[in-house]
Amino acid sequence: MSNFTIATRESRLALWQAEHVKALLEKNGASVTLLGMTTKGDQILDRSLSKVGGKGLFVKELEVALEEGRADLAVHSLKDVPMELPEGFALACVMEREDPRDAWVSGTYASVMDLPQGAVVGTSSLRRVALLRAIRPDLKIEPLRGNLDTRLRKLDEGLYDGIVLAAAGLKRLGMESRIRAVFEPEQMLPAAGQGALGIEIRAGRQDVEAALQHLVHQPTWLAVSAERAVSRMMGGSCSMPLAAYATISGDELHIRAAWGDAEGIQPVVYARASGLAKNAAEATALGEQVARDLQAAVQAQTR
Ligand SMILES: NCc1[nH]cc(CCC(=O)O)c1CC(=O)O
Repeated sequence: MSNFTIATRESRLALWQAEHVKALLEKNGASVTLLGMTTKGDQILDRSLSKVGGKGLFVKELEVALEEGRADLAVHSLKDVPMELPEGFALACVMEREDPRDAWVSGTYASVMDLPQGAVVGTSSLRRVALLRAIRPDLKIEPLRGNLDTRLRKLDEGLYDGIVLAAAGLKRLGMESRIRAVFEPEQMLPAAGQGALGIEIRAGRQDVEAALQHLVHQPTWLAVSAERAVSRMMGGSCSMPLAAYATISGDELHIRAAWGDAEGIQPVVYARASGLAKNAAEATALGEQVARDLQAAVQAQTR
């Protein structure tokens, strides 16, 4: 029988995700232990992560545990996983996506459109800032960091009129009732990988890879391959004003991407593509095509 250790962050969401994978592996006969740890991204709470500038702030410590053999796999929110993994690591599994959309959370206001002029909205994501500015240029957008519970507490303390969070995290933690409205992709295009879980292993651990095969969700894998290709070409960090969202219907992949200006000076630019995507290479090519169109649109703007 196989024995696996999962390296995980210790936020409630990370632990839920690790427990979820543990339960699925155990259902298949494996025996699984969790190894909890704190990452740099969890420690730095006073600054916006886009200013800290490092890639993979939430995954580095977990990779060290994999490298040292203290753990066999790491479960990540795919959104937080850098586009290029360090040498010797592999993304072995992408699981079925939860709700990819962003959620509006507020005690008072049923939607962003109901906010009074100049209301205060909390988010530290450059993507959310840029897309919010596009629909409500009058809002005062204030930084908001920390894990889900911290962010909700800050909202409840009255520091904001409302905040924007990934619907997936709230749903996983049973806090769906906190969602006052979801943003449809037309209104706020999701981040690359949002709502999907990715499992990282040491490259070459075929035993672990084999055990993860029944957790792989191929349509999600194709969609996020395209999204992550956009992100990689646009600079590859999760702290860019970039949105990329793909859906699969049959053999067809549809992808949309957006690039914003967090200062709110330039309008948001959009690009999209559709085509056959029967494998990750074809999905990646569609993502790259969208990224080139997006880059051209951004260039045209700055001329
Ligand atoms: N950057 C933090 C992060 N990483 C993944 C999620 C939510 C869950 C997911 O997208 O799978 C969140 C919180 C948020 O954006 O509100």
